[in-house]
Amino acid sequence: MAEGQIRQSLSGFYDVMTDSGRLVRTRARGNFRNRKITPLVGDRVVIDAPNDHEGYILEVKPRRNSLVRPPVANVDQAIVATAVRQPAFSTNLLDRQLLALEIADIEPVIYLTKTDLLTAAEQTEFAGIAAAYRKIGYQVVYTAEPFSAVALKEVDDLLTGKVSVIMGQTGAGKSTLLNHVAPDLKLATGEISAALNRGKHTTRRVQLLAVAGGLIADTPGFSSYDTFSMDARSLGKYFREFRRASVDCRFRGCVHVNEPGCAVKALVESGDILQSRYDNYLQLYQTLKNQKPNYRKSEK
Ligand SMILES: Nc1nc2c(ncn2[C@@H]2O[C@H](COP(=O)(O)OP(=O)(O)OP(=O)(O)O)[C@@H](O)[C@H]2O)c(=O)[nH]1
Ligand SMILES: [Zn+2]
Repeated sequence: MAEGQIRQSLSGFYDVMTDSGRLVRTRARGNFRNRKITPLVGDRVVIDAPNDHEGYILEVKPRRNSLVRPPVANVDQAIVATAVRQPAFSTNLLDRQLLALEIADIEPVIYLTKTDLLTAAEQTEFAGIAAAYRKIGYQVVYTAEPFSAVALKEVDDLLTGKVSVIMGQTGAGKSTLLNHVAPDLKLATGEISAALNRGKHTTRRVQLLAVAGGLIADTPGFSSYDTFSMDARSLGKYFREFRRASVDCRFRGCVHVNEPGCAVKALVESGDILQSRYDNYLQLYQTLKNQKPNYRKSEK
């Protein structure tokens, strides 16, 4: 018996890196499969491993969190690649990605890409946006020169010692960034999604790659198409600055829409909360309110 971490899943096989540094190809044992737990890349597991080619997973340790796209467990952070241009920057898309990560309980890191396409005036504008999101409580990586030594060192430091996933809409620059961090990967820029993310019926391989002293999933996460299903009244707790402010709302359970004495609205008016965050919140709130209850995908 040995303990380790699943590093790759492919066609029912799970490659486990044991704590003593052996890479063992395993399968989930029959009686284990009946328990309806599907092992995920990133899972801590106990395996029976007579040799490196035919091990069995005996137990999956409890997960800290997990994502559906990519199917990875125990993620420390998600790098949200967000283009400032091409495709155009959208706070709406960014806020929805942050929301998805807040729900999954995974720490987001906002990574602004293609900053070399900005004029000096636009750079000042985006520095302001970066500062505003930092104030909310998010780490934001914003460098004027995308792949300079300084920028790449910052990415390296970000990845060291952590399990990361990268997400962001198509064309945001995910593969380009990964290729700079780990030139050995040679991911096809502009093709990674087509090859790995979108094939519905192909066998999907998911891998955690050792990069910069950390691990990063080779399959990008969701982009803009995911929908959320939850009680609209819960939405505010996933907007960090709203959650902090709401202790000062006059009514408990204030949803920050029409209530008098709402501390969130007061902070929007004073400019302490971004108007765009509030607008995106209202739009999501209305969408959730109009949604038919979906009991299959309930809020966790
Ligand atoms: N000017 C500029 N172009 C960039 C930068 N990063 C990426 N690009 C370009 O943007 C295009 C898309 O980059 P990709 O890395 O393929 O984007 P992706 O997020 O992996 O896209 P998908 O695979 O479709 O999900 C490519 O033509 C890149 O060369 C950057 O920092 N500056
Ligand atoms: Zn309120």
